[in-house]
Amino acid sequence: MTSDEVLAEFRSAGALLEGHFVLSSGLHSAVFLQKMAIFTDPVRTARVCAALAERIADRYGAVDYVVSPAVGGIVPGYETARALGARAIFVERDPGGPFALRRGFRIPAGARAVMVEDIVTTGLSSRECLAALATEPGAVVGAACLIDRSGGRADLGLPLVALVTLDIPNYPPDQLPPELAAIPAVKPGSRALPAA
Ligand SMILES: O=P(O)(O)OC[C@H]1O[C@H](OP(=O)(O)OP(=O)(O)O)[C@H](O)[C@@H]1O
Ligand SMILES: O=C(O)c1cc(=O)[nH]c(=O)[nH]1
Ligand SMILES: [Mg+2]
Repeated sequence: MTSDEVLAEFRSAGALLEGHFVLSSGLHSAVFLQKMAIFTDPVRTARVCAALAERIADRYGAVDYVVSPAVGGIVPGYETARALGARAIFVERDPGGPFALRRGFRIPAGARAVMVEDIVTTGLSSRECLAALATEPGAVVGAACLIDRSGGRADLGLPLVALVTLDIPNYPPDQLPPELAAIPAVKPGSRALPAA
């Protein structure tokens, strides 16, 4: 699947939103990729995740586990794992706390795992997910995401494979361009941020 074909999936699902958004990192943006508009359609999700699985297999070889950060990573992690013939597990947090593997999830010794994110903006959530896996006996060999909106600049400390790389501007809250400052902001994600 080419970048244009993946973006066409996002567009036709209504997942490319314009407005004023507060992102997980606390940065603001005029663009939001509402991945849930993709993930509510299992057929579309399977198409996109099969393409991601192909990239993962090409880059990292055989994979036993896909690990994803909740909430947004759970559905693409599961579907990508299915395409790879791997197990799907996820990290989650108590509100405001760090990510952790719960529910008996483990990466056993000898297993090869890949972290699958939905969207990478600053890479913060991916790094927090990887930190939660650092003491697992198995190896996390790389990372992957559907869309890297950092222009390829997010540093996860591991290789990152993206189906699409975009370079979308983000702004600290005190440096908003006037056209953004004029619109009330919404925060779609699940990370708890301090009240503005
Ligand atoms: O690269 P980053 O700057 O961390 O931004 C990307 C993260 O933001 C979103 O998650 P969010 O915390 O908004 O919650 P969600 O997964 O519940 O949507 C998205 O799912 C990524 O995990
Ligand atoms: O950075 C984020 O929080 C983020 C950006 C985006 O486009 N989509 C998303 O789900 N999260
Ligand atoms: Mg997320």
